[in-house]
Amino acid sequence: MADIKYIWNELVAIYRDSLTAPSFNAWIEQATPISLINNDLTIEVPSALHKEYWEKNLSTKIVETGFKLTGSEITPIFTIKNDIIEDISAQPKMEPIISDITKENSKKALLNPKYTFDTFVIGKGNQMAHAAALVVADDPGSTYNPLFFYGGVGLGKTHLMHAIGHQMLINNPNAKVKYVSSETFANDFINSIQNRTSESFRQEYRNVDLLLVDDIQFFADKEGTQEEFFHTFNSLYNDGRQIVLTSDRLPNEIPKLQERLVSRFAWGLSVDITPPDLETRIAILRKKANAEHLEIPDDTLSYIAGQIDSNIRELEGALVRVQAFATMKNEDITTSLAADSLKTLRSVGANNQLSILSIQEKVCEYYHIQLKDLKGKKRVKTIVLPRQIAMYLSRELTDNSLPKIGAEFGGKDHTTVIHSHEKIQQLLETDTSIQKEINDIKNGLSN
Ligand SMILES: Nc1ncnc2c1ncn2[C@@H]1O[C@H](COP(=O)(O)OP(=O)(O)OP(=O)(O)O)[C@@H](O)[C@H]1O
Repeated sequence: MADIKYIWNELVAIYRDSLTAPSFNAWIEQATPISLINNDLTIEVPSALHKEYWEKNLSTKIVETGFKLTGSEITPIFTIKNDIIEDISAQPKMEPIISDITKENSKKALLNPKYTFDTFVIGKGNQMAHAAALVVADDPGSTYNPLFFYGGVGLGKTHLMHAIGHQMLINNPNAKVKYVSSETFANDFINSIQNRTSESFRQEYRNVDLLLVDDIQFFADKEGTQEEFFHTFNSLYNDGRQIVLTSDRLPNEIPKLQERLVSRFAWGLSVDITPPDLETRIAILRKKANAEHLEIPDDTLSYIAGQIDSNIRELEGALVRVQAFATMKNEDITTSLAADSLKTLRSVGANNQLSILSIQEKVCEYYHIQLKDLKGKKRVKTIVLPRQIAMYLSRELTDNSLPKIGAEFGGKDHTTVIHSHEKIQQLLETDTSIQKEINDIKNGLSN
């Protein structure tokens, strides 16, 4: 009777030798053998994307190796698991060997050297995005084109995007990779018109193997830029070049994004990244602490991870604060020191009461509308909802009276504020996109 453990260990050894470190971490480390019954080997994987990848690319090895080891035909069966990943911290720390030319080209492509697959912690909220990123890095331009990451602030979209760039350069040091924010794309385009350098603009953007454009929600109001991006997209896509995009929301939720762009973005794969669970947050902090050679007890890491739950940038910021506090006091990092340093921070926050204006500005920025419209009388849906949300947040997050809030919204009656507050409260009970939007705005306000 063949032993499942034995077969799996042999397989793992083979995959470890034949796959790159990020691939091994993404596919093999995330899979668990469950049973071997009548030569059916059942393997649990985290998502449909993992299942598809295993079936397409990795299962032949199982059949081959299974036959070698047992003399019978083993059939792999993949099931998708729903529970949380166990022991994330056990992800192996295999450092890829990176050549000088790859490093040089990563720099040229404006990729952040810290944002690699190796430094990325895989957790429940990002494992599908991570797997898709890896597929695209290893096989650009074919499987998921474009690849579209969306999700809240500070959850690792940019990190993954850069990791794709680095990995592609590791696989092919001469690949042309270009990373830009949507603002840079827009500015480059406007400058090219002003300076009559449209041809070199096109050369620069259409001659790449991988184009990474970050935060495309900022294309919202820019008609001309969208037009140009449409042509850039078509040219790259038709040549089989890979495009990766990020945004804080799905393409069809970006206001004023041209329908033809929305439909093109849907040709590939859109994956969301959701806030990390506690285990993932602890694993991220541990990884960061190790990278900085910081001695921090496990219970202290758990404490910090318990304090900040929705934004990894803030989580990293908390660790930096704790570290700075320890240096200032010349003490070791302990849970009580961490609590002290984060408490100081919170009380500073409490004194800095949010103003109605800062809420209004954040809401305008988020929905790409003008402050005068938010405070005005227009009754179109694209303005009314943000106005109601801004009123709701002013009531929830500040101590201002209803008449004062009404006054700050162009002299509206306090009953309008009450009505808006109730309306949004009702929507929040059932409407998940409103829940997300309000969360994102709140996160933006606390940054
Ligand atoms: N899974 C992860 N493992 C390790 N670090 C992470 C992970 N996710 C995010 N980070 C870190 O958190 C910080 C914020 O991530 P990033 O800038 O990629 O977020 P984002 O989703 O692009 O945010 P924004 O919407 O503001 O552009 C970065 O320093 C990044 O390295």
